[in-house]
Amino acid sequence: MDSSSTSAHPTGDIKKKPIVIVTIGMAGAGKSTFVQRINSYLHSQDPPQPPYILNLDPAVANVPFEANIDIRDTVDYREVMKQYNLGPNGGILTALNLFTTKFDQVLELVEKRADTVDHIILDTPGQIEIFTWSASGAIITDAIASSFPTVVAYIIDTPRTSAPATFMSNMLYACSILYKTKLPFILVFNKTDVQPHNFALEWMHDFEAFQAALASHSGSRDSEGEPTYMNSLMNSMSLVLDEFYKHLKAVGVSSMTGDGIKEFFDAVEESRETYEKEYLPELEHARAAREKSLQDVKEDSMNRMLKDLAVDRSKNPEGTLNDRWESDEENDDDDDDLEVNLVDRNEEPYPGQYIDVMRMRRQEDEQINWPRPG
Ligand SMILES: Nc1nc2c(ncn2[C@@H]2O[C@H](COP(=O)(O)OP(=O)(O)OP(=O)(O)O)[C@@H](O)[C@H]2O)c(=O)[nH]1
Repeated sequence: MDSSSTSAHPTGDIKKKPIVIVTIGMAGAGKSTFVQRINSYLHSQDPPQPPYILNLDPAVANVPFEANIDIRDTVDYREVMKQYNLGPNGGILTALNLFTTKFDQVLELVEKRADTVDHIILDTPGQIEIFTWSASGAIITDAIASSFPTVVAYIIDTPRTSAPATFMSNMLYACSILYKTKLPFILVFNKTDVQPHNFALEWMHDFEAFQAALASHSGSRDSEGEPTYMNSLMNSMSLVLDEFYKHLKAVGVSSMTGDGIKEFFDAVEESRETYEKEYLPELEHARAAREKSLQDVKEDSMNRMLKDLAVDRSKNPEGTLNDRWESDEENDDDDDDLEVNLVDRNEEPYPGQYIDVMRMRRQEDEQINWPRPG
């Protein structure tokens, strides 16, 4: 798959590939409202830039936007619950797994539209862990990110994240997703109409301000006035996060009022560059490493097989005299069109007969033409 960020347009122009925005966030953070807001923002551009939207939440009752591909058209998670005798979360996870088995077809549909759209948006299941900690979530993210520039938009419920401990847990969660996907990452502080996100930016940029907020928070000292182990843990964690913040962009938005959406799209465009400079080389490096390890396994198997053959031969030196292929000159006729086909045993005169080709030895009177190595 070609993952470079541009493609030749039928008109001969070079068109930027559409960028994929994967929205992830805790239940109730406002993912669906956010997707609807960015959808309406793109529609309101001049000229309009309608995005291509995929809804991957099988359990959502109503989506405020019309998805181009909706998991609910493919799998009915309630039916899955009944058939597999599962609870709601198991049902959602299994529905996502089933959908993932068809994701190559989804990708084909998306690729067909790549010339006509600039943005592809994925809305993920409400239960964050179903997407972020499942094999299917990883497969979907990897598949899409190896075809298109991709960015993760991590939606945060700002008013619910204003306590230092909750803020830190949320950031650690975001950190774990960044670690897993390695994709360009935008922290989207949502609901800024209820609470502005300045406190979060301050904590991210000023490590001491965050430690001060932690210290002033109740529960940070025990009865003797000493810092609790939790407080020490959080102080150490905040040092770890300091490094993590360097790899992130953060924007504040209100999906209700539309505030900050333009800044969000600026961050998306900047992420395209990060994808090309950091993610793509990493992806290509991983591909090359996979191919190399496959090649190593092949070579290793071949070496082991040759060693086995050498042992067999040393045990039976007389047999070795017969243990060679006929020379090319002798067998020119049947050599060129030699094909190794799978055999339907029912058509053989002696069905069930087993031939160990690794140990076979031709007998003088044998009429069988053994396949020769190609
Ligand atoms: N005030 C305010 N409320 C918001 C904003 N964005 C979302 N909400 C509200 O937050 C609640 C949750 O929003 P959803 O969009 O359903 O959140 P979600 O993350 O998709 O939730 P799940 O369906 O659980 O995944 C709703 O009541 C929204 O109206 C915002 O920017 N400001």
